Amino acid sequence: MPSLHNNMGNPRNKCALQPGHSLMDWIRLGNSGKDLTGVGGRIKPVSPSELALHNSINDAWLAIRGRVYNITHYLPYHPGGPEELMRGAGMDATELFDKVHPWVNYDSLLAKCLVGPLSFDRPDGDELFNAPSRPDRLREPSKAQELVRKSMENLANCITPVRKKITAKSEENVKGSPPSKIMQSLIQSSDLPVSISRRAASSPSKTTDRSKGPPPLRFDWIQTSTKIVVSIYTGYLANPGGCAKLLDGSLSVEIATNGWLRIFRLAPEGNLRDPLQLKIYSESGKIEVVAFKSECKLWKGCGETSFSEAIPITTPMRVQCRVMEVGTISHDTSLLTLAPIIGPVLVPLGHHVRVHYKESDSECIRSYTPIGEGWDRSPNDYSALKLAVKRYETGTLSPYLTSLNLGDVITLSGSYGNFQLQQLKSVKTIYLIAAGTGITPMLPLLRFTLSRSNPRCERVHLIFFNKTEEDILFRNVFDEIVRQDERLNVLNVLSNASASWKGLKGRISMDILASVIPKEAASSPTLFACLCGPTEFTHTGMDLLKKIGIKEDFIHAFIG
Ligand code: HEM
Repeated sequence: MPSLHNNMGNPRNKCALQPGHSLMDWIRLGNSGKDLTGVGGRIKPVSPSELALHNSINDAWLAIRGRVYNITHYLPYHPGGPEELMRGAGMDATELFDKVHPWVNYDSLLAKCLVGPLSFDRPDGDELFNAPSRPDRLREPSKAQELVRKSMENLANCITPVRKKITAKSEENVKGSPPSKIMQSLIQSSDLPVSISRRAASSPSKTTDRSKGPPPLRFDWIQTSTKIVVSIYTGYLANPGGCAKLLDGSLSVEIATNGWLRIFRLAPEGNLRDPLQLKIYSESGKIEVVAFKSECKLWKGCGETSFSEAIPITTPMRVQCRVMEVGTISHDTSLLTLAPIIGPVLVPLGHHVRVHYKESDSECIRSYTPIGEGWDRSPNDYSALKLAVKRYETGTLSPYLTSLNLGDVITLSGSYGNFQLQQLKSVKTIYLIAAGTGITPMLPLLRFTLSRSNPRCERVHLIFFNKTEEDILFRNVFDEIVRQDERLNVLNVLSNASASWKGLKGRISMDILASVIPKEAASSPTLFACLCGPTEFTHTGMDLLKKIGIKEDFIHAFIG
């Protein structure tokens, strides 16, 4: 059969699917218990050479963003036709996939077809995976299975895999267009809750001075019968901040990028209810707002939408937050989980907030960097701000913060900081150098760097200075990441180590830094270093890094 692509001269031609091969049929097949992985469902790393072997119509695998999927069973269900899908067989098809339809929710669609991670630098990945010296890897399937479970949950919720690229620009408020044919047939044939994909285009209405204003924002939305998800695209590494709230029944999303504020408003077709969820995809700059419907029902459209003019931000916002949890991270450090009362708040990566505390007539203010997700045991809640607070017995604020009770309310302002995510645009090796609670801005950065796909980060070095072993915050989480991802290298250095400590001892010094930063690589534009800790530590670190040969533009010092 000739390729649709070549035949029509159009890379985006949809193909008529055979009866019994609708999206809903595919979901049913996925839920039928049939093994769609072809390898018994056991997650295993796949080397590029192994991937290349699976390139025939009866045995086809492809990789997207580092995950290998068996697409054999999906071929007849692919709306673009099997031949088109086969163009990606046996290879890393990320680029091809993104060229045609980057909005397609492939990870949900192919959740049951996941073979395992693509192991670039481990041709013998399979051996390593089974190596007796790394027994933890054998337990990993539970993690991978969790991933599969989550993706399938998305499918079960029927979050639509279909999202359209937004190209049109309009000064007008825009309403969604009718559901696509695939979606219409899905709605008619289905007895399950169904979602409709709609797209809308936008640009900021009338920016006062376009030459000075920020680039336009785009958005789209999808729905299930219980919720709508609005995605706002701020741009690659734009590192936005902001908040989402429900105001008189309308959804309002404030988006701060590079000193400009814009407000997205949605007067929804039906009623929405709190709590909202807000999530950021830092690399793409996508902000995702999840809003639950008051009534379980599909809407014809999302409602009326608009973007405000871009206005320069002059004052950081102040928000009241309710204490959700006060947990313990170490013998002297607590983790304060806060929920902003207005609705979820987004702090840009590498930025901090200030906690305000009024005692009699004076106000005490301290800076804290939210640590982001995945550092404590509580489930991911993208709407909470988590602050690591070290208790100083004679301090003013920390004894107060660490003795707060559930439901108490405190005031935060923010965000503050001059860290630009764009600085990391071409970075492949990063040095995160921290002392004590100076680790906090490094945590979200570490997760971000390891999860990046473009360019893929090659190495993250964490050099962590503390007094004693007990002071090393999040040590078990670092150990866990190191077990899963060999790109992370952690070097703990103690200034007051016990006799049993086998690691490095001392304070920040040329010897220690030079042992991990090769002088000949120091001036590479793909290398970057971040520093955070007490002022003296940061200044010393800065001087040493420059002496090693790292240029100032490639060093960022976090100073609260
Ligand atoms: C990497 C090789 C791939 C190529 C060359 C390819 C090509 C195409 C083409 C030409 C279309 C029709 C364009 C349109 O009108 O929308 C299409 C649609 C579609 N493809 Fe693929 N595809 C690939 C991989 C995948 C994968 C891995 C999935 C997900 C499991 C997928 C899911 C879809 C879906 C859901 C549509 C309908 C999209 C829409 O209506 O917006 N494709 N594909």
